[in-house]
Amino acid sequence: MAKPPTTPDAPGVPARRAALKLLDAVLRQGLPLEAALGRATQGIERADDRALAHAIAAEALRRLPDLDALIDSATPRALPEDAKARFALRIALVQALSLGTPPHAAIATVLPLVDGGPRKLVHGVFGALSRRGEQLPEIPTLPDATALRWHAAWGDDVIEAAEHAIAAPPPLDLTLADVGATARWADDLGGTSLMPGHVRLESAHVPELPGFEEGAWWVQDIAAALPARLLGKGPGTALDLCAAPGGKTMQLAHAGWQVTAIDASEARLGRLRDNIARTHVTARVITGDVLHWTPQEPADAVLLDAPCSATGIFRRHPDVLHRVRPSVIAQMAATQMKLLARAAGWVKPGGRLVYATCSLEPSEGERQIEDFLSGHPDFAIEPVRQEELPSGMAPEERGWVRALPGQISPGGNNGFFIARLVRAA
Ligand SMILES: C[S@@+](CC[C@H](N)C(=O)[O-])C[C@H]1O[C@@H](n2cnc3c(N)ncnc32)[C@H](O)[C@@H]1O
Repeated sequence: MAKPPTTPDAPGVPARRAALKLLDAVLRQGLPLEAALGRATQGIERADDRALAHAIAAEALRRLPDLDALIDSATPRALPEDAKARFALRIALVQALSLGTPPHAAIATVLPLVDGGPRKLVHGVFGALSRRGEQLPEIPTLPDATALRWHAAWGDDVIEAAEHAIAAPPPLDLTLADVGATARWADDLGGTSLMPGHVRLESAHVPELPGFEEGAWWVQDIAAALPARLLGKGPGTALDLCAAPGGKTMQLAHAGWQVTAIDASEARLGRLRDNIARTHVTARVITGDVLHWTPQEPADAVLLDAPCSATGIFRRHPDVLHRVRPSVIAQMAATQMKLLARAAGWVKPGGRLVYATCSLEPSEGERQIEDFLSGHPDFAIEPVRQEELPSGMAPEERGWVRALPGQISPGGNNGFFIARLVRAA
């Protein structure tokens, strides 16, 4: 039987349809938002429509608990978590209440996504909330499960700081190729420097900034810039494990190390190659799985920026607030343990090993290093010194660094864990 002809979507609807697919990918399938983008926006020709779908989904994820509270306040019976009507309402409401879309456009472009009874419900709930003049709270609320987990690990202040951190777009941190030129670049870019080799801007269109084309700097959160700095300066050999897209490879090479960069993802290594070419440094680049690859000889310095739950980068990737569950964290921690054991075997006697994760989960940071040390008596912590950190951060008593939301003010920082170890000579 021939398929009935489908009516083409009205203008504006494809972007909302893609936003719905993105929310579904993150919330029901547990995929990272960025990973779902290609598929969800397939067939959308205009780049601004693809960008709109991304912006709607990201903002809905940032505001999800508050959007759901509004929806629940206007429905006689709670809608199931995965009901299409709830997804459609989240998309309509976040546009009207947070993205500045006129309410009539926000609802008109969402109604075609639902049929029948649910369509009436979406229309009715959106209308009721609009008549009540409802607003979203100024400071977003974290999802319960994440708040409970972080509360147990870090306490109330960190929850408050994390909620404030998602209330405003994060600033743009740059790492400079030439640490000695920090004052000049801060001036030329109109930014503020919070440590040598760093400039912070409120926001900007990166390729248009002075210094981008010539490779004078690259974008890197201030906390993410610490692991490579803690290995100090070359000369010597450095292994950058899990290196792509190369933020730390560039730092190490600019600090005088002879770098071998390895990563399992060929696509991400393409970006690493572009990055090192733009910033005029060289590195040996290897596509490989650190769980199976072995270097020909040990190195003076080894950096393991391990794959992790990435919960520390929730400001730019709000999907982690929802899709990272305890099972995901446990799986990442098990991989990190194996990677760390292999990395340790490649450190020369007397050499340094830095372990880092952009995670706010102790099992991917503190617990990992405690376990490692108990099984590797030839390694010890080389405590990080206060003067190696930007103001606002301090080394922990055990000598490692635990970057928590809001330590650097204003503008904040990503969550990170960094430990520097030294192998007995
Ligand atoms: C946190 S990111 C690295 C960021 C990078 N160090 C930087 O500063 O730009 C983690 C990387 O680990 C890579 N990866 C994950 N599992 C791996 C494995 N078993 N072997 C090698 N690379 C792996 C991923 O492809 C990803 O690029």
